[in-house]
Amino acid sequence: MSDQPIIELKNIDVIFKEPEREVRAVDDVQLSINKGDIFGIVGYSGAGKSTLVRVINLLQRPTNQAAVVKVNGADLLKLNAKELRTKRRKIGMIFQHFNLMNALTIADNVDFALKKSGLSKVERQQRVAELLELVGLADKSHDYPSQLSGGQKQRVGIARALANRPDILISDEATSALDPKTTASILGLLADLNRKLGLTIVLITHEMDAVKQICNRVAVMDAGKVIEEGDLLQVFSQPRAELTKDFIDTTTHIQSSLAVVEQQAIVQNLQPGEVLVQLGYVGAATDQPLITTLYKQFNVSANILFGNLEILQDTPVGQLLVVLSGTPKETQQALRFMQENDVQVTVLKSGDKGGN
Ligand SMILES: Nc1ncnc2c1ncn2[C@@H]1O[C@H](COP(=O)(O)OP(=O)(O)OP(=O)(O)O)[C@@H](O)[C@H]1O
Repeated sequence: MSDQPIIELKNIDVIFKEPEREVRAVDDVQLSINKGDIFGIVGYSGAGKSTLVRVINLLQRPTNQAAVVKVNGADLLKLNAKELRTKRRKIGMIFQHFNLMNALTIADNVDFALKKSGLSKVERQQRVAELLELVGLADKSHDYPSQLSGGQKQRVGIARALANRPDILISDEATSALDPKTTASILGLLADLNRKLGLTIVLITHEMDAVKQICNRVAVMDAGKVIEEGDLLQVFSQPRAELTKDFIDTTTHIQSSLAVVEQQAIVQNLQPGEVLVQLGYVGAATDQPLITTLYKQFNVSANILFGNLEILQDTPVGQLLVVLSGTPKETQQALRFMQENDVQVTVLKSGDKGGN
């Protein structure tokens, strides 16, 4: 990661004109991705993610005049066809359905990407062997795609995408057809390549789980627009848009658990001095010391009804649904104490007269 942008998209519109209607697939998008980022772009089907990333290598041209597409400092829209071909080679792509050639061996599938590389036959063989080693398939070079599992096929896709030593790898739903364990191993490989090669990765997905596992930045797309963008930790711990909250809930289950928690007798019968709160914290604070402190310092007990703890970018991020019990005064003091100590506190229901 660095502060140096490697991809800069400005004022990007893509409008598809069909006989009956116009589809605004990308709508005034601004996006800056830094060298070494693993940048997640998350959104539901049809949000415009694929169209937007195809703009990065101009497989899809923006349809407006004001658009700027800069990669590694070069304004791609100003290049001629030959210059653009050279630049494109430095942007690798992997796909959901692998796009391998079934009649070719694994080695030949990877070699295919080196056809225009200018390397000799021997150099190409060496490079293919190196690439297959890198993705953990050194022993499969003579196999055919049909002999491989989905995860292995995607590893071939990754080897092929890296053949020309790209600076950027675009992953378009590359793990969407894989089971969770294989997904985790492919994401692990991508994170490894990011570290080892300094590769910038743009990861398109509809799965927040995938973003959570490896991305350091994330953008959320809806109806062609980027509706939220930021550091993973920030977006995860303080999402603004409702859609972002929905995506995060697919992995934390906090909002969806709330309905069940609210049915519990303790929540239904809150007494004065009792509150149902949602607590969120990032970093140093962890649930145990927090809850012990509430008791020791304020005589307020905490009953955890649901919790989710993640380690994101080596940082603990917690969300808890808790009933706090004390006298009304003690409970208020405990709430204030937590707010002063960077815990996000949302009172969801109160047993006090006039409370929620
Ligand atoms: N070549 C095209 N012609 C017309 N409409 C298109 C074309 N490509 C995409 N679209 C439309 O543009 C919108 C965005 O599609 P896009 O594939 O970029 O979304 P996405 O977020 O990547 O979704 P998915 O994961 O389903 O591909 C959709 O409404 C889609 O139907």
